[in-house]
Amino acid sequence: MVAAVRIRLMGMHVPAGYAGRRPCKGEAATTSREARCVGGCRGMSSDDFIHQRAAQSGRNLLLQELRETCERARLGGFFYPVAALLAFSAAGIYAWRWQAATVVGTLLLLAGLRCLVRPSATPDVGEARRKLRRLWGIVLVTTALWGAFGAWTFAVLPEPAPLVALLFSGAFGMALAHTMCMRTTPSVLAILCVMVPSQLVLWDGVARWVAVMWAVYMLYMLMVLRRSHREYRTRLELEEDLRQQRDLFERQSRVDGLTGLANRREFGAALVRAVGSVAPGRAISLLIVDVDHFKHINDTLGHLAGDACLVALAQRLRAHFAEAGDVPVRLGGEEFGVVLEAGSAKAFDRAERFRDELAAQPMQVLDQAITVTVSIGCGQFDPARHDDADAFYGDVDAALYRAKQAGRNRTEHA
Ligand SMILES: Nc1nc2c(ncn2[C@@H]2O[C@H](COP(=O)(O)OP(=O)(O)OP(=O)(O)O)[C@@H](O)[C@H]2O)c(=O)[nH]1
Repeated sequence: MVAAVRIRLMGMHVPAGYAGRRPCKGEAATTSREARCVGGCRGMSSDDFIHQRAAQSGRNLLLQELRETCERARLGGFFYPVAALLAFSAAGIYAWRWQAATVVGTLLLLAGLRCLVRPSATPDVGEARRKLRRLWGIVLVTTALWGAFGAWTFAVLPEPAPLVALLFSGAFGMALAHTMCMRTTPSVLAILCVMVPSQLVLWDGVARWVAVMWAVYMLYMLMVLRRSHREYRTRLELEEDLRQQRDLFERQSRVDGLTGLANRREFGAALVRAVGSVAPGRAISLLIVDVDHFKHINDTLGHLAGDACLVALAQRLRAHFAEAGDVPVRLGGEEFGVVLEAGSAKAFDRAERFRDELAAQPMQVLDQAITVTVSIGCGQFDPARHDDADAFYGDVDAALYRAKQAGRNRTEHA
């Protein structure tokens, strides 16, 4: 039987609902911890994000199941040696001291083994499955040993030890149905291990009606298990849905919905952080990039084309400003910003290359190729001139204004 149990357990899999969880109703996108930072926002489209989050969802559910299984199995394991000790005490512990030491010692060892199975700090799916299999294996060995012990008490120990063991079997079966309901197959097997051996002994002896009553009680346990399992899964999925909703709201508050770049709110925080990190040998620059005559694009090609143009421009920005420390954002409308870890000369050079390439390579917007130019304000944060991030921003914005005034499609120094 143990072999059969093991074979079944080795086939334990992440249920379909776990492996690739459906996104919640009306859910567009949510974010992982890593994607919450500006750097995470800069490179991920909403579609990528949805897929990443759906894959993560299955992992989250499995890890939560592992945590809860460890917690519940750990506590339950110690009741078995205590129950065996009580049964031996009822029979006269001194007379049965060697048997008691063997049974109680083995059950204690198994309870200790349960405590050793713990989720690591960053478990992966493979590790979580392995640990779940190990834990359920220990639970099944414990319940099989208890079942055998319960039957043995009828044959060997004097009353009331068999009665004590029998009552504990009922309590263990019900506890399994209620608390170890995370997986149905191993839990059903554990209940059978605890209950069936005593039933067979009772049936074989004179207490057939007690055996029948016991069988009915066991059926009731299995029904309880089914309900507990359903409730457990519902709760788990509900919690995951809530997590996804929370992540979605958090992402929406940080990411621009159209382009997937960080939004103005996130930009403000990133700029304050960057300005605060300026130190000797570490320069911070800012580019403000504004599309030239964007209204004309909207008016001639329509708003949809205007939107597509903004999305394409955001992609170009992402691709161009992809060095460590670069933070491209959409400030709003047709205005973008880039925070760079660079001095003004390098920032100016990179801005000019971006502007030149954009003007030279038409963008594909809704089946048409259009040439878009931008004006750019560029400046380096200088603590002597800029009191704070706002003053710095105002300075660079003024440079952008001068670029527009000077005829557009150019970069101006702050
Ligand atoms: N399609 C689209 N248009 C937008 C969006 N946000 C703002 N706009 C439009 O962008 C246009 C900006 O026009 P202006 O501020 O006059 O700027 P401009 O036409 O680019 O002119 P200059 O900046 O002076 O070169 C307005 O027509 C806005 O309606 C958006 O998300 N999508």
